[in-house]
Amino acid sequence: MIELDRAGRTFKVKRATVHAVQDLSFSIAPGEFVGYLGPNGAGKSTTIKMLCGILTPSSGTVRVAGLDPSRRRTTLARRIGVVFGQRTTLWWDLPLRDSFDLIRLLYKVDRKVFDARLAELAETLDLGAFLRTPVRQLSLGQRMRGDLTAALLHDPDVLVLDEPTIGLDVVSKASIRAFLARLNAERGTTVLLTTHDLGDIERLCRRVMLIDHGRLAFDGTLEELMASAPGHATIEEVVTHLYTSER
Ligand SMILES: Nc1ncnc2c1ncn2[C@@H]1O[C@H](COP(=O)(O)OP(=O)(O)OP(=O)(O)O)[C@@H](O)[C@H]1O
Repeated sequence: MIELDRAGRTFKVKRATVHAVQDLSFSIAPGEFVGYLGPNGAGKSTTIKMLCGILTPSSGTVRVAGLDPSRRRTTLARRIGVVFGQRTTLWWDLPLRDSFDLIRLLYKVDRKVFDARLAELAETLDLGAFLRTPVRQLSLGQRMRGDLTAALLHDPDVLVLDEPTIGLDVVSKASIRAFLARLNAERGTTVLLTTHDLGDIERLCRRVMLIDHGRLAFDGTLEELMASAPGHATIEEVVTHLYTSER
């Protein structure tokens, strides 16, 4: 479902070249739920932007659902859903429900399919009380549930999440995690999750990839991750060890 082969992305900053992602190869099969970890500036967002076609790789290849994201961005948009926790894709001044209607038009989702999908998402994510509220008046947790709905209205095969639980309280976090676990188990949606919240990783991801300085530093199961740093008992300790020893 997701294939990277020696993908790289550089940025020119003044006269220097920043290697945000280097020689990155991995593949994610349909139905996998993969955590994508890395310290600040490691290259996670750059990877995600290449996956959705916002950035073109400087080298190597990227394929999502068999498509080259930067060349087939419009076609890919029907197969992928993306949530940037720090930025909303909703229309700030419009009621949530109107944002969804616009998304239906943009993605050309059939009205009946849309109505059924929205009813299902509104129930599971408990949107009923604020569907008519302008996005700017929503709390962070409500807005995040709205953003998740927006990313899933067209029923994508792949969901890419960039810090979807940032700033949420424990109850909101738990409900978003339960929702994502169900989405993956019941619909078979492939999920790539970037987060600095290791609780998200522990509760949701069977597989974990860790990127540092733009390169893949670990790729394995959660159990293998935990076993990779003997003497470190918690996921926080293991990840701290990996972040600091890779430097
Ligand atoms: N548009 C850009 N122009 C120049 N440099 C950039 C640009 N985007 C990212 N970078 C650089 O590329 C590197 C990787 O950044 P990226 O945003 O992918 O990291 P990240 O792992 O998502 O970090 P964080 O956890 O802090 O969000 C950093 O050194 C960053 O400064």
